[in-house]
Amino acid sequence: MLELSHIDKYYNPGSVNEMCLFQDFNLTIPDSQFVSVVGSNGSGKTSMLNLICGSISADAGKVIVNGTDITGQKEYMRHRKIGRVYQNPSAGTCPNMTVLENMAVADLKEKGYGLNRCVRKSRENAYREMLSGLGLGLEDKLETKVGSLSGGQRQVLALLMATMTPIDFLILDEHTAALDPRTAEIVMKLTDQIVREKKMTTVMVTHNLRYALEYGDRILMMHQGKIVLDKVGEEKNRLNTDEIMGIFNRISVECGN
Ligand SMILES: Nc1ncnc2c1ncn2[C@@H]1O[C@H](COP(=O)(O)OP(=O)(O)OP(=O)(O)O)[C@@H](O)[C@H]1O
Repeated sequence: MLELSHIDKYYNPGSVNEMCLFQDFNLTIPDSQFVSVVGSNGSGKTSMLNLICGSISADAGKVIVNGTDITGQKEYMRHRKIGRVYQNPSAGTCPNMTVLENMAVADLKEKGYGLNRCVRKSRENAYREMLSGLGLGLEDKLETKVGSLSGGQRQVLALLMATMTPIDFLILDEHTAALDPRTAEIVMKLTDQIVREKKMTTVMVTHNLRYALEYGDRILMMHQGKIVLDKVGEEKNRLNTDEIMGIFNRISVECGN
């Protein structure tokens, strides 16, 4: 279970540009729940993901994972138990390394080995098998530099790398936003398959309302650092994209932006 408890977050504190994004922000995500997060630009979605991953720190409050307070834990330590896929397919993989090398590093990220110790012949077949299940021909590209793959292939690889070791959470930060519609659909279906198979606790930020409703067990809408809509299970299933859009517009008008 993931808990964000009584979080305050200020940007540029003490300066003329000081901005309080979160004040007493609370969120609890039970194990194996797939949470979709939607909301206006600047509502705090990425900041919330950054707080979970330790990329930024809170000014008050706690981040608790399975009862353990990890608020003070550094990002690189949290990274071992959190898989994150970014909007930019270039992030999350290393372009100058081969598919094999990238997978080997991801495979052993918990151990923190250097590259030479990571690449083990004995694991090559396992990697090939994982890749062949994707149906994108990546299994024949183990020796190809990742920088020469298409955006879609690279994003699929990033997803696989983020989820190939046991993790506490999967964090998806608009991970289909930079892909063409067909490729986005492939990546989203694959995401769903991996999340369901491995029963992963997942937080997905997306501007695609259909994906948010179709794939999430729960939908959150954020606005100006607050959760303004939180629906789960049957209540979520009763919503459709037009209704979400209506709520979105109403809140924007009420809040004056
Ligand atoms: N490093 C930073 N320094 C100062 N302000 C920041 C910083 N990061 C984010 N902000 C501000 O915090 C607010 C929330 O930003 P955030 O990126 O979390 O929103 P978002 O909901 O992810 O937006 P988008 O949908 O556009 O990606 C914005 O007003 C943004 O300008």
